[in-house]
Amino acid sequence: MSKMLERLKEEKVVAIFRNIEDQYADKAAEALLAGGITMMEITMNTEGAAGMISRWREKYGDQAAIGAGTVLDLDMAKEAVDAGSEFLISPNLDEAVVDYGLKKGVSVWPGVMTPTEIVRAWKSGAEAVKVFPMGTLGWKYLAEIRAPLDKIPMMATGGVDLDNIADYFKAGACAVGMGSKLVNLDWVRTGRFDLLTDKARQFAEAAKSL
Ligand SMILES: O=C[C@H](O)COP(=O)(O)O
Repeated sequence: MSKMLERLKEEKVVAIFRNIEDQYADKAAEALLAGGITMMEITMNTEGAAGMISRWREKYGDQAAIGAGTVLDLDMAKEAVDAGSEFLISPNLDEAVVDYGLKKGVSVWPGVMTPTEIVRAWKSGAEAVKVFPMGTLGWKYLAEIRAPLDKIPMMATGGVDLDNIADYFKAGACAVGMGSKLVNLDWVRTGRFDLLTDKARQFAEAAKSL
C-alpha cells in the first residue's frame, strides 16, 4: 500500500476545494488545517488550480497532503503532477491517468459507480477508488457492493455531511471526500473562516471516531 493511501485511511477525510477564488484560498486552507483536516484536493476546473497546488505544496506541504481533483484525462494529470500534486482524484475512470500516476509514483483514486467500473479501475492498477456520486447512490448501495468487492478500498464522495458520514463508514468506506459541506464558499467569501475551522474539527473528529 502506498504511503498516501495509508495516510488517507488514517486521516479519513479529503477536503475538496472547487471554484474557490485564489484570493481566499490560503485562508481557507489554513482554517481547515486549524480544524485538523490535512488532506486537500484542488479540483482542476478551479481557475488557477495548478498555481494553487504549487503554492500550497510550498506553504503547507509539511503539514498537509496536496492533490488534484476532477482530473479527467492525461493532459490534466500531467499538469497536476507538474504542479506538485501528491494524489490525483477523478469523477471518472481513465486508465491512462492511472497508468501515468503509477509511473510517476503518485496515487490515483479514480471515480467509479458500477461494480464493473470498480473492478476495471482495480485491474488497471488503482489502489483505491472514489465511489461517486455517493449522495445519489446512498450508503446502502455502498454496503451492497462491498460484499463482493471488500478488498478494494473505497472513498465515498458527493453529498457527505455530518448527518450521514457515519453511514458511509459503517457501509465500508475507508474515507470520504467532502466538498461544499466543508469548504462552504459562502463562508469563505464572507470571511467567516472560524466557521470553516469549526466544521473541519467536527468532521475530523467524527471521521476519526468511526
Ligand atoms: O467531486 C466531488 C464533489 O464535488 C463533492 O461533492 P459535495 O460538494 O457534495 O461534497
